[in-house]
Amino acid sequence: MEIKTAEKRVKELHTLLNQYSYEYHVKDHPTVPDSEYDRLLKELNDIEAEYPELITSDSPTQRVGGEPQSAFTKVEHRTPMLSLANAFNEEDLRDFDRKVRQAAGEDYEYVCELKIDGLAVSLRYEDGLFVQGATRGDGTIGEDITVNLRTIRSIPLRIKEPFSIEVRGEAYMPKKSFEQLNRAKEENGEEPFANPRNAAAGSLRQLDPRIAASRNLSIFLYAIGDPGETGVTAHSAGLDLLEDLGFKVNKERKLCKNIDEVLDYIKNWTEKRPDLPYEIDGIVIKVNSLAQQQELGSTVKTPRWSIAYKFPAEEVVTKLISIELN
Ligand SMILES: NC(=O)c1c(N)nc(OC2CCCC2)nc1O[C@@H]1CCC[C@@H]1O
Repeated sequence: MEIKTAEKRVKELHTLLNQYSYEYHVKDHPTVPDSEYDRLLKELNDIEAEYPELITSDSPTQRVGGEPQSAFTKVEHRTPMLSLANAFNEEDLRDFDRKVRQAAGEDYEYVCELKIDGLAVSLRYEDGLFVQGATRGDGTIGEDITVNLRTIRSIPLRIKEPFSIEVRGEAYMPKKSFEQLNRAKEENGEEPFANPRNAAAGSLRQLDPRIAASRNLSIFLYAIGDPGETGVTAHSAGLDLLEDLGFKVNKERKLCKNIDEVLDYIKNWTEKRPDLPYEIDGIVIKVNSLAQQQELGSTVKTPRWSIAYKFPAEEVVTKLISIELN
């Protein structure tokens, strides 16, 4: 095949493979069998082997990096990655709502989101290309885990618009993958992970990206780091923009007109939580208007315009091991 034909075919294969990967990993709605994806990926690998100069960083063949690095470098977040204050009951939530009303007046609404129990990460894109990903760390300084985040198939290596944007989300391990991983660990006599959050964090802190690639991780994006530059004025529009750009955004989010609708949402998901294919440890409630978020501001660590309702810790039935005292 001569170079001009190869260049054209590489572009076609990128488009096809990225579309099929998006349908499978982001929309959970594949339109072609895995065998078709694998066939096209092999064709791309073969062309790239013949013409290495045609390999680009966003090629579907470039998900799993080369040799492990010796350590992760540090990354300073351009805007701090805040954590969340907690609410444990209706009274806490009504307190939060009262404070919001004091600052925002009567005309405000909330967005409710499932609180994914994973590892908070930041993804940076330059001109549409994924260039760097980092853990939240202490909120100001995180670890550069780009090579491991590139292995997560639901993270696009190039987004649908050539935006330079920083986005944030929760990387997580689906319940089924967690159970599968722990079965394998137990069969190998290894220590199993205590929960999917630890398994996701442990996988993303591996220095060898081939291990992260084997852990079937996923991600839900839930914030734009620098929304001002996108022109959106409401959090809900920010989430829709993330979806339009090709990111995986949790579909259970809901606009709530008032705190009573928030309480209904919480009641609903307290019941439906066990049926979810991923762990959640609560519900995140956010004032929708970005202008009102600005008015409310943040403390050093947490926003005043958002709160996390935490589910009661499941009463762990601790089998008391009776120690035979002889
Ligand atoms: N875990 C989540 O699903 C989640 C979410 N859906 N939305 C937010 O919005 C926060 C981020 C900064 C201000 C509001 N945070 C989340 O998790 C946070 C990240 C860091 C601590 C919490 O786990």
